[in-house]
Amino acid sequence: MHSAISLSVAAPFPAAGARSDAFPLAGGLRPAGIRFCGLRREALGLRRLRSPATGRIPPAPARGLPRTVAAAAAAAAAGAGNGSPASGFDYDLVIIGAGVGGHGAAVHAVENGLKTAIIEGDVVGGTCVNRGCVPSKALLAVSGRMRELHDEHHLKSLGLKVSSPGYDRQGVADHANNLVSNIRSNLTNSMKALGVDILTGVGTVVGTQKVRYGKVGLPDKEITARDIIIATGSVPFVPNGIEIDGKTVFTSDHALKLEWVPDWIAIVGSGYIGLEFSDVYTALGSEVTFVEALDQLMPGFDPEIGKLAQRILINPRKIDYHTGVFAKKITPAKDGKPVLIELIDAKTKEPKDTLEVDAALIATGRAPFTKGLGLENINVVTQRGFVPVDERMRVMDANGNLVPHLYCIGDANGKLMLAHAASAQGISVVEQLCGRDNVLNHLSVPAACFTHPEISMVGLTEPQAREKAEKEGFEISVAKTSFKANTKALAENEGEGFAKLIYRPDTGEILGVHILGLHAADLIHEASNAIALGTRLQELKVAVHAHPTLSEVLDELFKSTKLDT
Ligand SMILES: Cc1cc2nc3c(=O)[nH]c(=O)nc-3n(C[C@H](O)[C@H](O)[C@H](O)COP(=O)(O)OP(=O)(O)OC[C@H]3O[C@@H](n4cnc5c(N)ncnc54)[C@H](O)[C@@H]3O)c2cc1C
Ligand SMILES: NC(=O)c1ccc[n+]([C@@H]2O[C@H](COP(=O)([O-])OP(=O)(O)OC[C@H]3O[C@@H](n4cnc5c(N)ncnc54)[C@H](O)[C@@H]3O)[C@@H](O)[C@H]2O)c1
Repeated sequence: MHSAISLSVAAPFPAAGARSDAFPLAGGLRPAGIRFCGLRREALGLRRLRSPATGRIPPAPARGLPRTVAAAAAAAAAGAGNGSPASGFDYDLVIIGAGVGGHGAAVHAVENGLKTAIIEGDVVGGTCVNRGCVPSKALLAVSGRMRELHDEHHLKSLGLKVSSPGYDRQGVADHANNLVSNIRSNLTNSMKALGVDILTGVGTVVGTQKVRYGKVGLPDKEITARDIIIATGSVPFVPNGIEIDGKTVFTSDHALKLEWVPDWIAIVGSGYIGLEFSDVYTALGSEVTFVEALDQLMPGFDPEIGKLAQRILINPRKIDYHTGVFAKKITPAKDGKPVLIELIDAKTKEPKDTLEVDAALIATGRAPFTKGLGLENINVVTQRGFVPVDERMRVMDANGNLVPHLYCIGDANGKLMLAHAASAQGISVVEQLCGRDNVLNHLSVPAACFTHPEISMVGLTEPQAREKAEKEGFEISVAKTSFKANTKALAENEGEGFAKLIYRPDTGEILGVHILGLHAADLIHEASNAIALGTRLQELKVAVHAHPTLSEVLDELFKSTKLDT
């Protein structure tokens, strides 16, 4: 019987919430260095075991939720709760900022028996849920379908006929809004159910292991914690000279509400945000003009991928561009006049051109949000606003010394401005707090741009790998394949795609993988896990992939590598 098996497996784990029974010292005199972590991992529904506390089998993770939310829901169902704090403190862990980084850390901390509070000054979910990944992917889901429905050649080749597809702007905006509300309440409820104390107000570090928080007009409260994590994220960076009115000149914060679809929009900056919005706007009928300071569009990507992206994502669409120029001054539309953009040469600073457009989206990067955190109270000086940390996310003071018990994760430390990186850094910190040393290998963290088709990458670009090889004295090789060689891609009539693998032929180590093509964002994980786990190509070459699947794109790459041994 299933239940008998579940029970016999689950039985050895202590009951949820029974930490002090299992460890008599908990909440009392705890020997220095011992943390009551990792007691309830399996009992918390990470594996679907019967909960020893409730006798119930936790539900399968909810569909469509980030892992941490799903794990939290399962953990809550298993009867987990917030533990008791370390002796002498209000909490084991206080996290400032309830974005995805803070949430990931909070859930992992409670899973590991740490009494945890999270302080949020605005709404739970931070940038990713409210103004980033979530609403942008909802808009991109619409743009993908619009593209397909408008691609007569593609439809005809599949034998399909569709007449006059269109969209309802408010309906599209509602889809994004509803998704945000849904994910935000899932995120909030999961933390509440798990017993994380959600404290409302702006958090300030007032001293070692001490945080003050409060709402405007109300007296502040002070709490102590054995450890503190700063997870205060970032806000859009707007260069001087650009006037934001939120209507005709705006950042992604406004654009995601899709209050209107301009006929002609300039997008300043061709990074992730610029590129994803160009996909949305052109699918909804806008013409786009990119303004990019560097000499080529999409300067952050591997150059070969950048070139192909230009051929697939830019040239065939209603997009033109100015590269090597700064938007020096942007004036919003007013009194019947259009938005004015004054361009200067990025190198000589000479005036170049003036654009007149209906709207301008400013996508020139993000600035850390570290104001008001009270870092001066602990002698920490930010670097261009970012909180300086070491490889374990431990905060460093102005003299380069570690600040005891203080960590910073996510966008606020500027290591890698991605949602899953913020969350992974939070988990890494909690692992350390539990006495398990952990250094996140940032080269194993994948990234994806959710255009149609998608772009994904992990590890080094080819120029970065060549530079490293030269410095360290080893050879690199590059394997390449086209989606045209993949049966599933051809069945979907989506053969336009490319993947490359940069590796060391002497050791079989993967240095980087870059993919542009259908479902590239999902495909990258086989490579990122291989980098994280140190799996070599010798093993990957003989791994089996189902046929016909897109995963065979990577299989093809692995098999075509030429190794010395
Ligand atoms: C348009 C857009 C699309 C994106 N798409 C993706 C994507 O597809 N995939 C991806 O991986 N990343 C994406 N990102 C990036 C991702 O959103 C961020 O990397 C991620 O949100 C960073 O998480 P964080 O927890 O560090 O900070 P945030 O999510 O910014 O959260 C910080 C939280 O701290 C709160 N806070 C700040 N100061 C205080 C204080 N003193 N006291 C209390 N609370 C405070 C804030 O209110 C906020 O809720 C996107 C970003 C944007 C803008
Ligand atoms: N799919 C995703 O994972 C995703 C999606 C959106 C955003 N993000 C994250 O959000 C962060 C911010 O994204 P972003 O696209 O704003 O930044 P970005 O750093 O990716 O790109 C900014 C671009 O703007 C250009 N630029 C800067 N100042 C300029 C100026 N004055 N005139 C013209 N060009 C200028 C830069 O050269 C660069 O190409 C990124 O770090 C990214 O990690 C991730």
